[in-house]
Amino acid sequence: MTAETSAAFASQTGAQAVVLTPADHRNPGTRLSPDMFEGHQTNRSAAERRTDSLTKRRSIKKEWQAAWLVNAIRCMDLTTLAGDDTPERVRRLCAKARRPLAPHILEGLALAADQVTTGAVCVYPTMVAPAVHALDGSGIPVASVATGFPAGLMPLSLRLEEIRYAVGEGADEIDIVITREHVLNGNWSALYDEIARMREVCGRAHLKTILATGELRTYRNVYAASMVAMQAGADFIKTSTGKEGVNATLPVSLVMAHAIRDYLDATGHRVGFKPAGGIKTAKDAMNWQVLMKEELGREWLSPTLLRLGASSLLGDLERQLEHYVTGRYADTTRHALA
Ligand SMILES: O=C[C@H](O)COP(=O)(O)O
Repeated sequence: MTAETSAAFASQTGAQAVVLTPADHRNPGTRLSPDMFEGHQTNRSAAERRTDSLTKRRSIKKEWQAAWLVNAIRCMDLTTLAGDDTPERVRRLCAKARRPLAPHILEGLALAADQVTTGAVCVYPTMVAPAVHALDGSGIPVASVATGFPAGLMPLSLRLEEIRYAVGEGADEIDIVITREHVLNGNWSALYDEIARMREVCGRAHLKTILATGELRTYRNVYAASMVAMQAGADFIKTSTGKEGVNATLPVSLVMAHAIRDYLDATGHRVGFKPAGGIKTAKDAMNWQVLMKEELGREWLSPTLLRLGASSLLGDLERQLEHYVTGRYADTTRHALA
C-alpha cells in the first residue's frame, strides 16, 4: 500500500471519524412554510448538464478511489425488499453488513474488520426482528420500510400502525413513503401533516421520507416535496422505493441536494440524503459521493448524512477493491471502474 494511498485512507476513511454532525442528530423541523419553495425555479437541462459533466470527470485519482469505495460501503443501506425474503436471507445479509470485505482485501487496505461495516440494513417490517437479532452488538442500525411501501395507498391510521409495529420490533430507522397525490395536487398542508404524524409515531427512530421522485412529474415538485418533508421533521430525504419506473437519478439528486442546502441556510438544520433504486456499480457510488461532496460538503460523506440504498451494489464494490489490492478481478467478467 503506497504512502499516498494510506494518506488517502487517513483523510477519506479511517480519519473519517471526524464526523462534524453527531450520529444522533435529529431534524426538529419547522412549521409549514410555503414561501421556502413556492415559486422556486428549477432548471432541468442545467441540472442534467451539471451532473453529466460530473460523470465524465476523472477527478479522483486511482490511489484515492479505494478510499471512496470503502466509504461507499460505510454509507450503504444494505437492502433486501423482496416478496420472497426470509429470516435466513436476512441473517445472511446481516452477516455481510458486519463483514462486507474479505480478510485479504482488508489486509491489503490496511484496515481492521471493525472499521468497515455498512451504514444500516434495510428490510420489510416482519424482517426487522431477525435483523435486530443478527446485528446484535454490531452497532449497525436496522431500517424498516413502512406506511404501505411502496405505493403508500392505504388509510393513514394503518400506515401509522405499521410504523408502530416496526419500531416495536426494534427498528432504529423508518423509511416511509409519501402520498404522491398530495404533491401532484399541490396539497402541501396534507403532505406536511401526514409526514409530521409519521415523525411523531417514529419516536426515537430516525425518519427517512421516500419521495418517489420518478412519480412526481416535475423538478419543481421534487424540490417542493423535499422542502415540505424537511419542514415536517424528516431526518433524511430519499429519492425512491426502487420499485418505480424511474428511481434514483443524478439530476434529481442535485435538486434534492439544493433543497437540503437551502433548508440548512434557512434553519441551521442538517438533513441527510439517500439515493435509492438502481444504484448498482462502483462508478454509481463514486458519482453520488462526488455530487454530495461538491454540493453539500464533506459532512455528507458520512453515514450520518448519506446513505446509498442498494440491494446489489456491494458486489461491484468488493470486485473493484479486490482488483485494487490484488491487481486482478476475482471473477472472469471485467467490470473496469471506467
Ligand atoms: O432502498 C431501497 C431500494 O429498494 C434499493 O433499490 P435496488 O434494489 O434497485 O438497489
